[in-house]
Amino acid sequence: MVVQLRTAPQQPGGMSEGSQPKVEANILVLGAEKVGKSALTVRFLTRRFIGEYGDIESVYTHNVMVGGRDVCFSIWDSTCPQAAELQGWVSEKQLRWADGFVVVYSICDRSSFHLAHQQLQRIRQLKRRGSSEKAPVILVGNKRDLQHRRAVSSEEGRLLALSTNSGFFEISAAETYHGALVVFHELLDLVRDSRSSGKKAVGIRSIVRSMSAVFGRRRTE
Ligand SMILES: Nc1nc2c(ncn2[C@@H]2O[C@H](COP(=O)(O)OP(=O)(O)OP(=O)(O)O)[C@@H](O)[C@H]2O)c(=O)[nH]1
Repeated sequence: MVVQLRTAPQQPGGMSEGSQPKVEANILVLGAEKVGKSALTVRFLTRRFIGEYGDIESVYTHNVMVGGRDVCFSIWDSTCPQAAELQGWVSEKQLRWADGFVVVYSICDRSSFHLAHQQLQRIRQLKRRGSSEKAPVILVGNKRDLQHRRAVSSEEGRLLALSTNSGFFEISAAETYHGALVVFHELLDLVRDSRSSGKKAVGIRSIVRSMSAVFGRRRTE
C-alpha cells in the first residue's frame, strides 16, 4: 500500500504568482532497508530529524519556492522488498512514474552500496519514454556522521556515480538539513535540464519529420 500525504496546501491551477508555470517533479527515493530514505525525505520536507520512522510506503506532495519558481514535488519514499531476489528491483510502474531518482545507501553498510549499484543499473536500462536522455539520478551516501563505522569510501561512491552518469553527495540526514536540501534541489535542476534537452530533441525530430513528409510527398507525385 502506498499512502498519499500532502505537506502543504496546493495552489489551485498550474500557474505560480509571477504567471510562470508551476514546475512539477516526481521523485522516487530508493535504496536498501534502513539506509535513511525516510530520514532524508522527512528532513527535506520538514527540516527535522525525528529518529524513528514507520515503514509505510508514502508519496508526499510538497509545494516550495525554488529560485523564485513555484515547485510541486511529489516524493515517493519507497520500501525495499524483503525477498533477497527482489531487492535490486525497481518496478516498471516506479520507473515510468519518476522524473528523477534519489538512490540512497549507508556509508556504514557495504551491502546497501551493492544494492544501490543494482538499482542504478536498472534505472539506466530504462529508455525514457519520448526521450533519448538518461533519467536524472542522484546517488546519496547517507550517515556521514558515523565515520567510525564507515565501510564505503567517498571515492567508491564518487566512482560509482561517475560510471552511472549520476550526481553524488555524502550527507548526514541526522545532522543537517542542508545536505537533504542540496540533494533535492540538484535533482530538480537535472530534471529541468533533461526536460529542456528533451524538448530540443523533439523539436529537431519534428523538423526532420516535416521535411521527410514534404520530400516523401514530392517523390510520390
Ligand atoms: N546516525 C545516523 N542515523 C541515521 C541517519 N539517517 C537515518 N538514520 C537512522 O537509521 C535508521 C533507519 O532510518 P530510516 O529513515 O527509517 O531508513 P529507511 O531507509 O527509510 O528504512 P526502511 O524504509 O525501513 O527501509 C533510523 O534509526 C534512523 O534514525 C543518519 O544520517 N545518521
